[in-house]
Amino acid sequence: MSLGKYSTFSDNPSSLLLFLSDFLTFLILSDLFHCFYRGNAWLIFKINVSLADKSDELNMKKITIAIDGFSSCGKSTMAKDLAREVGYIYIDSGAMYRAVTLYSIENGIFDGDIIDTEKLKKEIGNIHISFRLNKEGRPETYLNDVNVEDKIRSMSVSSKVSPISALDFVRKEMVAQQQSMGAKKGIVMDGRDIGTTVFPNAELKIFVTATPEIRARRRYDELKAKGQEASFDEILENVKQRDYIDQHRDVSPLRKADDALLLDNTNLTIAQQKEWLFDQFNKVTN
Ligand SMILES: Nc1ncnc2c1ncn2[C@@H]1O[C@H](COP(=O)(O)OP(=O)(O)O)[C@@H](O)[C@H]1O
Ligand SMILES: Nc1ccn([C@@H]2O[C@H](COP(=O)(O)OP(=O)(O)O)[C@@H](O)[C@H]2O)c(=O)n1
Repeated sequence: MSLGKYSTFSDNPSSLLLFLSDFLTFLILSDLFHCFYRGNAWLIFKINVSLADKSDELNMKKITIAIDGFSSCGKSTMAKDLAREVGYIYIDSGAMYRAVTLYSIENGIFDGDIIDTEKLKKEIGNIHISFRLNKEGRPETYLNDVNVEDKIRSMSVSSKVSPISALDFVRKEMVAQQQSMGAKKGIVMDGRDIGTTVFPNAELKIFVTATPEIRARRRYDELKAKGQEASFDEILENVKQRDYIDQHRDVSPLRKADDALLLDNTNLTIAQQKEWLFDQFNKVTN
């Protein structure tokens, strides 16, 4: 049988490799087409996987990076910067818990502050969260194919996300998805339990903190810059309340992993903390 440029595999073993590499390219292209066509993309994931392949070509050792810490201290800012520059996948695990919370608010799972856990348990399988890159190349969160990036950052979601995140079945579902996203390493994930539960074997673990007042100020400035209504006192109260619930819940409470490096960035600029993180990355990978 003639296989054209592949000849026969037994005649020429390298033709088998050629065939397999062409087949893989076909699978990747058809997968990307499928993503666009279905509007159901894990696009950021896919694009970063190919970037991560670039680091393979450069013979860099691919690691897992876990960045945990208190609310609003700059975890995602530093995680995104690092991921972009080293060609790693970036996943904002908090966005996933926020998306579940938004779903719960919009689907009658809350009665005031009371959560209908039985209803949420039944519906958790209907909650599909994905990330796609926007025109500027920044990842945005999609809930069941709808862009919810702005909605999930609102105070109404912030005020309900910690009780939702304390539910064991919600965490089980999110952690399973996060672990599968990081199965090939080459990932930076930020959150509350990444170094302790999601990736306990991560090669680089960072735990970030800053004073509550500085964190609230940063969040306040961010919301104001976006033109959103914000009250400094309300944000400060929310930051403190979430820290408390996140640290005291039964399942995977927020705590520094024993092998995590502590970064207090109260008095650091964004540029300084970025430089510090790059130094840590270089120490582990070189
Ligand atoms: N060192 C810093 N100094 C001042 N502002 C910062 C610093 N790090 C982050 N920020 C700003 O603080 C806000 C919260 O940062 P973000 O990365 O979203 O925090 P987290 O992911 O920990 O919630 C953002 O507006 C970000 O630009
Ligand atoms: N890995 C994670 C990430 C977030 N969360 C929860 O989700 C909330 C929102 O996370 P976030 O990272 O968006 O919060 P900010 O630090 O950005 O304010 C947190 O307050 C936690 O209750 C969690 O429980 N586990």
